[in-house]
Amino acid sequence: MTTPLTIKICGIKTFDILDAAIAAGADMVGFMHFQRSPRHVDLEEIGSLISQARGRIESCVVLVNPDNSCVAEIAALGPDWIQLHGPETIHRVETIRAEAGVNIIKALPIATAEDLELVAGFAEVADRILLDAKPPKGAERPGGLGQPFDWRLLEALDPEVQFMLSGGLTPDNVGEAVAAVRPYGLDVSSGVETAPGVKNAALIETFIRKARAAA
Ligand SMILES: O=C(O)c1ccccc1N[C@@H]1O[C@H](COP(=O)(O)O)[C@@H](O)[C@H]1O
Repeated sequence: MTTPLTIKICGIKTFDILDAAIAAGADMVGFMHFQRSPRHVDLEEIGSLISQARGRIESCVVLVNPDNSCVAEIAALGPDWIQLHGPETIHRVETIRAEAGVNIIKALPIATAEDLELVAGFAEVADRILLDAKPPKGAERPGGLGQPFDWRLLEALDPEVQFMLSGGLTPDNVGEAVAAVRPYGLDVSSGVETAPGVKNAALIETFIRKARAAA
């Protein structure tokens, strides 16, 4: 029996889109808390979105190299997951996980085969690994750039590692991605938007339908 694909729709800012992601069959929703993101939502809004999601779908707050007070403020809102999408070290991931008492997704930027060498160490301390495209030097943010990476690199990955795939996934390429990579899960943000930060319910529905059809 194959494991069902876990699909996360990330960068949600409104109740309408949260409801649309649930109706379309998503497994997780992500809320960005990073000022330089066009998907940034403040603490109060994140609290409301988490409350709206609770009991209906798993929620995840995406942070970039957060300090201890930020982690504590987010953990107090009760998300199911915190996603660390910055240059956090293995030790820092371990510390945040222990202090927040929340499941951790650690995102790792991938551009070359050497980048995959980091996966095993982080897989020991994080609850889930997410592999994303490495941003170009000087990028204004470390993710949410709609940029894919060479999925063939993942052929060298230990098959025991359960990972989520992200980076430039869209309704047009998600079927090919699932067939080629066979990931545990998928994470998408830009690919289901009509403009940076503007999610679209129809694109979310098409993305999930095509991903599930290929799984
Ligand atoms: O979405 C953002 O603005 C963002 C900012 C900072 C860190 C991560 C961010 N998003 C994450 O990036 C990946 C890939 O996104 P995309 O589908 O290529 O747009 C995804 O995990 C988002 O959660």
